Amino acid sequence: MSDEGATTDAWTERLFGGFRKTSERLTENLSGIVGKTRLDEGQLDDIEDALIMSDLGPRAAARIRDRLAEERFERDADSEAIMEVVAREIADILRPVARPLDIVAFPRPQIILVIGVNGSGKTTTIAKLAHLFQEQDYSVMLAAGDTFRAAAIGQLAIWADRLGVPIVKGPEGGDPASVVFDAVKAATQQGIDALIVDTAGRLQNKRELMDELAKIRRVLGRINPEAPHDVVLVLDATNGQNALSQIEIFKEVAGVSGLIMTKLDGTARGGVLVAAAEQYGLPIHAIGVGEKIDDLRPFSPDLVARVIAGIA
Ligand SMILES: Nc1nc2c(ncn2[C@@H]2O[C@H](COP(=O)(O)OP(=O)(O)OP(=O)(O)O)[C@@H](O)[C@H]2O)c(=O)[nH]1
Repeated sequence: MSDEGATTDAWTERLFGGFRKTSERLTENLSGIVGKTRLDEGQLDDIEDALIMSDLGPRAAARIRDRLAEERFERDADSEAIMEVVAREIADILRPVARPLDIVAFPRPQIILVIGVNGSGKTTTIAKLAHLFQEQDYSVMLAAGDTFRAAAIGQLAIWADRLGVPIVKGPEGGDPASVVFDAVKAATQQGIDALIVDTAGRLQNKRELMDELAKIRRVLGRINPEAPHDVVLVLDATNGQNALSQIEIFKEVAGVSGLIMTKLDGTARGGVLVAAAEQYGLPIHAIGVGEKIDDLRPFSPDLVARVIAGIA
């Protein structure tokens, strides 16, 4: 999975469109800072503040500050020259975590639990992931493990229908672990490559959610000790710093093996992607920059860094 190939231009355009508000905010926050060949302490402080105000988080901001402090600019340090350095450091932060979700499980299926609060874009992200796998010629099955709400089951079923992939679901209020058990059995019988499991996202009742996810894990573990192969947390970038606290909570409740960040379009808070990368170091499998089915993809850290910094 990569963002290269025939769709690169369209995707790059969407990335730039999606991150526009973020890069504008960053540029705005950094405007007016013009230094000599070396930035002084006051200017470095201002830049650090600007980066924090742009949601990059204190750790990434400090790291970028350090890099800028070491930098000897050839000419005076205008915002463009500063942004080049910012982009380089952001790329260094994103590079170790930008990791596509590869289908490698043997025996199949690879079982991917998708977790996250309601409204984070979980259901559509599952559909987009399924689409991404289909593009790579993998067979996909969905499991409607969020049995708490009939609407969640219905919505997932509509996506399954549109994508032409099988779905296993149970009754509203049914036992999610039993849905997952049935799904694994069906996926194994049908030789499915990737089984994507939707789960409930009720953070209001942490205990219940924890028990529910633990039970799903237990059932899966009995069928295949390696399962679930992935526990992917879906985060809504528009939640800014709240998205980061969700990582803390879900790490504790469910164990998280990787992240997908959605709704990076139309928000000025895209810097939170960098904050998440620096603070947690969890793989970031893909990013979402729109509502269309192919608006979710793995990303090139260098390109996204330049997009965030607003450098064409
Ligand atoms: N702009 C934008 N909208 C998105 C993105 N991803 C999802 N959405 C939209 O966000 C809304 C919520 O998405 P859902 O997939 O229904 O979210 P959910 O977490 O499953 O929420 P529940 O179904 O309520 O549990 C939908 O209108 C999606 O189209 C994205 O990357 N960008």
